[in-house]
Amino acid sequence: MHTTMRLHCINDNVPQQTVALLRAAAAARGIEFIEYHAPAFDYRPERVLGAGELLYRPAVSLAAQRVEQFLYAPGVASFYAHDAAVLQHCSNPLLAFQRAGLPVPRHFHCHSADRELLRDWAERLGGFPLIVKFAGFSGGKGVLRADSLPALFSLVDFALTTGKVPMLMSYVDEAEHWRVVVIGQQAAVAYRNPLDVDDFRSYGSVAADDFTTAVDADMAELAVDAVATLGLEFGGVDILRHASGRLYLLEANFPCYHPHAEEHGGIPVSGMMLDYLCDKARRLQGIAPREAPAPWHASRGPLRRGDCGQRLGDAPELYVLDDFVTGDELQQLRTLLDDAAWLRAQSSQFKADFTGESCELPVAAHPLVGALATRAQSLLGLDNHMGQTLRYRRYRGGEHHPLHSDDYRVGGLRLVATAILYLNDAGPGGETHFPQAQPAAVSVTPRAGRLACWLSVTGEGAQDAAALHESLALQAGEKITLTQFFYLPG
Ligand SMILES: O=C(O)CCC(=O)C(=O)O
Ligand SMILES: [Fe+2]
Repeated sequence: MHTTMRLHCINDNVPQQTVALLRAAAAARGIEFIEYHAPAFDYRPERVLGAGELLYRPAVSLAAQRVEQFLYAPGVASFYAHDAAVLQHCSNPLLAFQRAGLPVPRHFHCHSADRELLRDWAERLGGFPLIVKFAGFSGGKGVLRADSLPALFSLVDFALTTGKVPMLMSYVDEAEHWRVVVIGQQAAVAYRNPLDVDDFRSYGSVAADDFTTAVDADMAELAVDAVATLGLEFGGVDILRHASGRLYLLEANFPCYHPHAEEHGGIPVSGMMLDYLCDKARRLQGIAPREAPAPWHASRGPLRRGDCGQRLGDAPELYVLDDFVTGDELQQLRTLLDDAAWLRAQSSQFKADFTGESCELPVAAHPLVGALATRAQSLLGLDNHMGQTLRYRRYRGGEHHPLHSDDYRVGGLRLVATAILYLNDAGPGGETHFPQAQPAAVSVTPRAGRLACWLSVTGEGAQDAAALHESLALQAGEKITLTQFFYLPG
């Protein structure tokens, strides 16, 4: 009984990236993607889902919650830990955490501007500064800081007059701010959020080094417990680690903006979420767990058959194919990639150093980019479990890429193959050079429309030393490339 799995995704003004990443992860797994626009939902009774369907609501609106509650039925695989949880909404998560014995900062819901009460609470919360927090905002927008009684009095007066009830909270100084993304009973990724200059609030890190899948055990346990306390199996948990090592739980957000770790940390969170839901659907239906996927090297695709263009040498498995794109396509791609403003608008990860300027270009950025990605996947006969972007790179005179292997592991996936498309005739210099190729070193000259592809991992799963490569220094002009890195489970 292996029918196609379907992911039902409830949208209502969700950032486009969230849906794009879920859609791409579903496509990579052969899961059908069904999107609902919550405000226009028709509530026909026959829409209620059957057992084995996958359900996720990335939207936060009330309309979206209602649709989710309507669609849900026992046997549906969602991030709710049990059937009742989908109908429950906890209005005071901090209290729930506290009652569950989890460490939270001292706090108090402030319904009164009574001066004596506020003085008393300021003292109980450890004195100033204090955090004054308003629910319903994100990105630190609802979090204020009061440094004195006059500040607190005036702020609380204003808030209550405008119909907002703040929560007062102790201020944890000298703390690292962390976001931990929990999937199921695992902390899938954590990232440290630096403090903004001259601010007490942190912002989502964009430095790849700040992201880790090896989450500290105490923080992982706290994050998983927080999510479970709310009856959930997915969430973005905010935790402070005080200089003393002590942890404070601030929030567990569901849904949470998961593309952040995917875009900036390269962690395939969408795929991990879908794998979790698929496993859960099987469990709920009593179907045997997913078999471990066949190892990528058992693939019978063209790359494994030696059928991807002209083979260069014996090792690594390296091929070159000219005219991978038509002249028209080349022209279109050049127009897109020469438009610096367009490029910057597509990707938040713009880098510039001695390896040229580069960014992760979403395949959703333009139909032609998506078509190229799919075309390379069929040429190589490989799926890509992290195929949501192509890496754009532009070298200028003097720039190069030092010797390295592309073999790289992240979140249960391994980068096994690379396909690089050259978009112009570059040189002198700029060749992709494989100094340890057998029987002799190989250089691929960048030519407009040429694709070079290779495996970085041997059939036995070892890193292939012959696949070490570099981009030789470009002596003049530019070298423009779009590269797909193929990630497969393993
Ligand atoms: O630009 C090239 O020729 C090689 C680039 C490369 O190796 C990489 O981006 O991993
Ligand atoms: Fe590389």
